[in-house]
Amino acid sequence: MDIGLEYRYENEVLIPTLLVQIELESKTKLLLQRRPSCAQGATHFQTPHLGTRSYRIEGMIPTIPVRSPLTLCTNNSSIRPTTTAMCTPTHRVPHVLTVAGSDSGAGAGIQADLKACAALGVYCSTVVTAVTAQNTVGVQGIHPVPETFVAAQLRSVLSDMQVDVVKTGMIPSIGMVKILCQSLQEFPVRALVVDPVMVSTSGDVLADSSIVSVLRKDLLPVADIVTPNLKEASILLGGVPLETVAHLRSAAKLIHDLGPRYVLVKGGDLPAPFDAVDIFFDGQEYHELLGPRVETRNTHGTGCTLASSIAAGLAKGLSMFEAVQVAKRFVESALHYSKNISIGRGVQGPFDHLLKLKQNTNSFSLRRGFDKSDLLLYAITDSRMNKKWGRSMVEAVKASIKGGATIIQLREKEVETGEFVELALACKEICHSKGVPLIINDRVDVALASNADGVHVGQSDMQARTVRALLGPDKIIGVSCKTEEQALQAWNDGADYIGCGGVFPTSTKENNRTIGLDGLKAVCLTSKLPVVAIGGISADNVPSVMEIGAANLRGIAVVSALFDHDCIFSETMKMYSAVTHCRSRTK
Ligand SMILES: Nc1ncnc2c1ncn2[C@@H]1O[C@H](COP(=O)(O)OP(=O)(O)OP(=O)(O)O)[C@@H](O)[C@H]1O
Ligand SMILES: Cc1ncc(CO)c(N)n1
Ligand SMILES: [Mg+2]
Repeated sequence: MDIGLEYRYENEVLIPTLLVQIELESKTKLLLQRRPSCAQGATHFQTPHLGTRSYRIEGMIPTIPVRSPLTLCTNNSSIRPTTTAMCTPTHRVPHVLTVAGSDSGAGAGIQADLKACAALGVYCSTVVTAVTAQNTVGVQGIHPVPETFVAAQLRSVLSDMQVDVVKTGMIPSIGMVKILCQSLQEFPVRALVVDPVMVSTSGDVLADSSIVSVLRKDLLPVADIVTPNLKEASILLGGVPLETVAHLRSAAKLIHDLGPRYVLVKGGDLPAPFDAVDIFFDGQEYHELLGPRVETRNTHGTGCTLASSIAAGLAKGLSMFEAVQVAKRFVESALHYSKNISIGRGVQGPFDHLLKLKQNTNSFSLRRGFDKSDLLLYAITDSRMNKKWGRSMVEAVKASIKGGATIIQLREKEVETGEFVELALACKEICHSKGVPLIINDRVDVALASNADGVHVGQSDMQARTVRALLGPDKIIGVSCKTEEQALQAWNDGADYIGCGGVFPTSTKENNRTIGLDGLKAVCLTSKLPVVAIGGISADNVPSVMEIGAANLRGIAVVSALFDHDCIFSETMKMYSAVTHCRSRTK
């Protein structure tokens, strides 16, 4: 028997549908219930047919939460009894279709929409209306796509892909507006966001003024929201000058009279020192959306981004006002993050929707992927030992790198989060100046905030699969494992290496079960990942560890052997020479 859930929207309400496939030998009554059984979640239904059938039971199970076990049983004891299945729905993803122009500089248009939706967790499909030659200086050329081919793209996407919300940007011809309206009649969607792109902030004209009448007559009346900038609002209203917030308000009212359900007049192009103020009008009330004006040249594409972010919010099920507020906050955060990035030589640069680009402009960043030979001498810091020997963390890290440590793990159990981040930044600077990776123990947030090279997690910490999702593909992830099963799990979760131990008893980690050399060897021989051995390792016992006969044992991890000494530098050197000696013999 199979049980599954499918969802669809009806009048903005999520309707779950239970899909059951079951083999029945006689007509019978089925009882479907949540486990542990609970009267509320129980649903009775009569099966009208015999044999293997699929049933769709609609709208009867709103109380059954996603991923809860479902039990299906019958009232007829002659029939094979109860079956339990996990109720795992396939995930239908919120979906925005953007109908807009391509910007070769990728700051605005289709490219901005794709990035905004990706950043907000919404799928974005694209119908390209025009290809523009465009950069940070301005628009050098416009090449409209033939109208019949815009129609073909619309049909391809709308007939197949369960679009929730359509967002429009640049539509360069009257015919295209008409085609769009027809397509929306044939394939209705939950909401239509119209960004009436006509003039960009750079002053370039992106649609002929002849389309104003068809926008007013055909598109605005079917729009859920329309989002003109200052110049576009002015054009829609026949050229009235708009220069103050009071003007924005009256423009919002006049545009609302043209038929859209909501209007957002954007004030991004108001002159400084105005705050970034936009006027939202729902037909009755005005809301002044106020945000700080970010001092930056990188504002190209803010309008497209705002509109596609509103569409993304609607696709996720937000109300219009919520969607607008979240979208505005998103644009503001992205502008703020990107205010100093430098792309192009013109006056208006693009910004960074995914808040990632600056990571690669940091001159300290390691810029190379994980190299398993980095595991050779893995130094794990300990602030109590630093205190005992009267030195700072930075001094300890410096000395261990000088002595030959090939990777550093910052392990902090006592400091507050702010201090931990500061410490990580300071250590990263030292590590990266010597080409040594810095791993943070346990704390994904600290690794993200300091842009360290990776995170090491234990069995009771965050699952490595989740860490990978949060940190992305290019960070290093290590997992502590004692058993072959744990090592296999780490591999499946996308880890880069495992730390295996405690090999010998140690005072650094009390109550830690030791696995001995045999345990280490067993894990190494089954692990597909490189292994670093940990726990009670000293210069004396390094040979017994490194010579167990496992090629993927790539090094040793140590705490007290380096840091619980007066001279970290000489202890690290000693350790480094012991481990390199063994490594060259076992190669
Ligand atoms: N410097 C800024 N700081 C903060 N918010 C801004 C800034 N510039 C624009 N915004 C905001 O970005 C959104 C888009 O506004 P804008 O008026 O620039 O649209 P637009 O002219 O259509 O954009 P573009 O043509 O560059 O794509 C608005 O919410 C606006 O308030
Ligand atoms: C393609 C395209 N659409 C919209 C805008 C408005 O910023 C632009 N500059 N380029
Ligand atoms: Mg603008």
